[in-house]
Amino acid sequence: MMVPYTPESGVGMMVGYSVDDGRDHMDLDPRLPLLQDADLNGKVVLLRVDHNVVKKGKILDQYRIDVTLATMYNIVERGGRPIIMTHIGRPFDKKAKKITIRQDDSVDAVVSYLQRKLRIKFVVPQFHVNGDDQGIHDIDTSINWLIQDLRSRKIGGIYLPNTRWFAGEEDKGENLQRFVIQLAGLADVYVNDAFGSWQSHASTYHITKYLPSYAGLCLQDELCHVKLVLQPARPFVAIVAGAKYDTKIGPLTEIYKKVDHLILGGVMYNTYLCAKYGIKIKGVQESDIELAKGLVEQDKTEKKIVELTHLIESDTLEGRKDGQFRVISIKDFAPGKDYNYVVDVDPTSFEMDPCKSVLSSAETIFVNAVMGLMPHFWHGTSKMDEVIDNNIKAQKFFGGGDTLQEFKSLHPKLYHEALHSPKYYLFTGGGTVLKVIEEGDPYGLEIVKALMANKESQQQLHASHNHVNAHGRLA
Ligand SMILES: Nc1ncnc2c1ncn2[C@@H]1O[C@H](COP(=O)(O)OP(=O)(O)O)[C@@H](O)[C@H]1O
Ligand SMILES: O=C(OP(=O)(O)O)[C@H](O)COP(=O)(O)O
Repeated sequence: MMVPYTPESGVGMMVGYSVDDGRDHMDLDPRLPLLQDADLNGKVVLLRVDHNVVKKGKILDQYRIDVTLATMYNIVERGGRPIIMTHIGRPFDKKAKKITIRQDDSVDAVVSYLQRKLRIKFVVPQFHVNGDDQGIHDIDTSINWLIQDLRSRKIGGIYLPNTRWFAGEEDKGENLQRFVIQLAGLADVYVNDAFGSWQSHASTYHITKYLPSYAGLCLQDELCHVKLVLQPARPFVAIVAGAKYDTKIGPLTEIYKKVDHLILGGVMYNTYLCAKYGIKIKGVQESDIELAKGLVEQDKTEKKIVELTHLIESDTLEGRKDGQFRVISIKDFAPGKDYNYVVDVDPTSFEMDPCKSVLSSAETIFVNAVMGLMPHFWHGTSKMDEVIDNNIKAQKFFGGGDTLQEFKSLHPKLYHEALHSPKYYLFTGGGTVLKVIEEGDPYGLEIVKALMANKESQQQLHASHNHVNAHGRLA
């Protein structure tokens, strides 16, 4: 018999019912300025997303784009006129201070995909590029025509070129000011849906000082789930591997304190091994080894780092060439020994203790890890995914552009199951989750703090308007 809904009974309604698919639903977060609360009708909305899944002009994992579709629909349906932007890759070389503009890093593939998905026409404006390597200096006024067309609905949206092609995006001085003010001049409202883009750049952070700003639905959802990583059931194991050593080594010291076990792979592990065993591995920089020494020191007493015992050494980075790669064991490491490139973890490392027992007894596993140089050295990553999945009771969090993309291409069936399984959650950003674990606070990310500060200043503005109005009426 169906029990009628009353506030007291709290049971299902006559016509509606609540759906519980076993996943945690997203609670609205009152600390954030929510997209749902923004007045969008007729407004130009500058939307920052993280569509960083294009390699050589091809989309490798549509999921990273699809998770932002709800925000895009929401904006369009509520009468907003979207100007979308994302970064692709790392075209800015911090040391040389040069921006390399390559067609491979253009947003074109994303734009074609979005046009098909959203059924709206996007235009990508073109801007003048300064010199060979200084990027785009200005959003010139030719864009005003496009914005006119956007406001009058002649076009459905504008998608800006790769945000990191702009000289101001990662700058700290005049170029930054110039870019951010020009960006703000395009729109009425800013929405950040780029949870994966945690670095404080013009389009993710500084822009919030100039426009009423809101958190998109993907950002809200990921922020909600990242709180679970901060209250892990124990034992808690983090696996961190891949290539972005510069931004990921920093958080590791704090992460180390919060986990029960840490497994390293990729460039990170190579650097750690050099620091610990006094060996040399081709491609590992001396300055990076210095940074890893802190971690080695930290682990001397607590011994949380679980070492993967067998690795793949290759004479070349060109691929898996017969006779040019071999399995090496960390047992044979001795100070002063030289190795060629270490490009993968041998799968046996995951099948042997201590790694096997640590992964099979974990209650929470966070994975931001591509274990080998892709596309040829995938064997270690593939085995890692399998061993993790075998632990059916653990809560499994995967995060990172490349991590998800490789998970999908190595185990397509499992990946699709994981998207819907309450035992998995897939974060778009791996570095972001590392940063949150480092901070120990989901609201500690600079990009989130900027949104909250914007909400506060909007509220203050409203309060002072109401005050003036009230006095006006009284007078
Ligand atoms: N041993 C290694 N040597 C060189 N590159 C590696 C090695 N292991 C992994 N990689 C590379 O790391 C990249 C992924 O790293 P990263 O961008 O940090 O991951 P994510 O996007 O998941 O955070 C992959 O392109 C892979 O080819
Ligand atoms: O792919 C991304 O990060 P991830 O590799 O940590 O998942 C994001 O797009 C952030 O890229 P960035 O670390 O170059 O700022």
